[in-house]
Amino acid sequence: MKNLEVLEELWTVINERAEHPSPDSYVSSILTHRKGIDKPLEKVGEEATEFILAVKNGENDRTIEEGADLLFHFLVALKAAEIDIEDVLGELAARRK
Ligand SMILES: N=c1c2ncn([C@@H]3O[C@H](COP(=O)(O)OP(=O)(O)OP(=O)(O)O)[C@@H](O)[C@H]3O)c2ncn1[C@@H]1O[C@H](COP(=O)(O)O)[C@@H](O)[C@H]1O
Repeated sequence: MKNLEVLEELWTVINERAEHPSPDSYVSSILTHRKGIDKPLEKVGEEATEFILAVKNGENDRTIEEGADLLFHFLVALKAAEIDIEDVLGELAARRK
């Protein structure tokens, strides 16, 4: 899977934004939002719903876009919850049969 490394790059950027918030950064705006953890969780809920609707409507291009949004906001929410992606991947690895 040649694009898998983008997840690692994205996780690195999200961590950098958490450590050094910037006013121009969308990730920072989510991580420092006045609603706290509710903001990233709200985004995961929104994007999950949009993803479901795109699949149900048979809209392949939109499914790809919404899938990307969902993965992105999942990673941001994981960071906001102070969980390392490595632990989630470790859990998946442990489930391999
Ligand atoms: N993958 C993304 C990504 N996907 C979507 N978005 C941003 O999400 C915003 C639009 O989202 P929505 O329409 O769902 O949001 P909204 O309803 O307008 O407002 P909110 O609910 O988010 O407040 C736009 O500003 C997009 O730029 C993203 N912003 C950043 N990334 C990645 O995160 C990296 C760091 O980004 P910055 O933190 O902005 O530097 C980038 O290099 C990208 O790799």
